[in-house]
Amino acid sequence: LDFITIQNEVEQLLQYRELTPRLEEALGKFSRRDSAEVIQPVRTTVPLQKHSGFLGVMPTYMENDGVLCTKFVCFYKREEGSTLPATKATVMLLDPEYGNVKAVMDGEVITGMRTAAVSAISAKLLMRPEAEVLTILGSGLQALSHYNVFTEMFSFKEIRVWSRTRQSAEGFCRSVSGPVTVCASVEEAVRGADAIVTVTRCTEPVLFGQWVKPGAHVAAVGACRPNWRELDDVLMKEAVVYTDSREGAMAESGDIILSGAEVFAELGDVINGVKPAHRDKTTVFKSLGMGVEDAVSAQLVFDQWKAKASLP
Ligand SMILES: NC(=O)C1=CN([C@@H]2O[C@H](COP(=O)(O)OP(=O)(O)OC[C@H]3O[C@@H](n4cnc5c(N)ncnc54)[C@H](O)[C@@H]3O)[C@@H](O)[C@H]2O)C=CC1
Ligand SMILES: O=C([O-])C1=[NH+]CCC1
Repeated sequence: LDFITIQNEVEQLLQYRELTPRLEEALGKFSRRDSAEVIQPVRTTVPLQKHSGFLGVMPTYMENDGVLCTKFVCFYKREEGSTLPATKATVMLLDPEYGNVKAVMDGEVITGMRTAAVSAISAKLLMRPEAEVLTILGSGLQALSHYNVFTEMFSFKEIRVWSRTRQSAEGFCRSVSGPVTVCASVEEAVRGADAIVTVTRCTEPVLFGQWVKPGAHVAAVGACRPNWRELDDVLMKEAVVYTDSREGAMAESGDIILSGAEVFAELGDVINGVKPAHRDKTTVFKSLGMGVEDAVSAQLVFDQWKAKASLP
């Protein structure tokens, strides 16, 4: 087997049931900073000024697992009302011994699913167990993948969505399998919510601490540039802040850098039992996205593809 391209099949091959435990294990490995387990530098970002975007290159090597992977992801600050996607990604698996490419995969489903699954892991660790109300801010690709995994893993009594236009929020409701309440404002959507997922492309704060219920858990997924924001200073300073990678957060998260908030722990530290999960307090998980998440996802797709094709 030399080189394969897996495009539309990714959706059929990747299931949260198998993916989520692998991601949890990978987050723990990353936070141990053992180079035999994971080598993953902060992503290299090249500005695409003419197109208001960035190319992110995200290499990862997992020596013990024999996984070498890189993702190329372009992400854009789109014009108001643009229907073009915010991100476009390709994932490449390589053979660590010979350096040849083993597989090239479409990165859209991988990025959608692994990001949502990591947010769900943050909720599993940091959200109050009696949580009843989930709010999703944004109605794009990540909103959908977050809806899918959060409803698979938890039983919320109410799910709310807010988007910039009522039309896009209603479109989101039609695309999902269960009831969702469309809210006219962010404040209406988040008041009283136990879990809040922010998956917008905004570059200024959209979620304000004064509206957030004490003890709520926020998974903040957008705003992945050092001068972009989704959350305000009040929320960042009042909450206990967790992230995927400290180095990534200090290089890329406007919400952390510009608010001056302290990062309490990585999710992997909680998984490894070296830092506590403050479920009783308001918590923010600031997600930037990591190469190791793409690497384990791509390896899972590859293994499933080989099993389906009955290859050794
Ligand atoms: N942390 C991570 O690992 C990852 C983060 N992302 C980020 O997540 C965010 C969402 O990604 P997708 O769902 O793929 O994008 P998308 O383009 O499919 O959806 C974006 C949503 O944000 C809304 N939006 C756009 N501009 C806005 C504004 N100024 N204020 C409020 N809402 C606005 C849109 O109406 C849409 O509902 C993006 O910021 C993207 O860069 C994406 C992939 C991975
Ligand atoms: O990890 C990822 O793929 C991304 N993070 C921000 C935009 C894309």
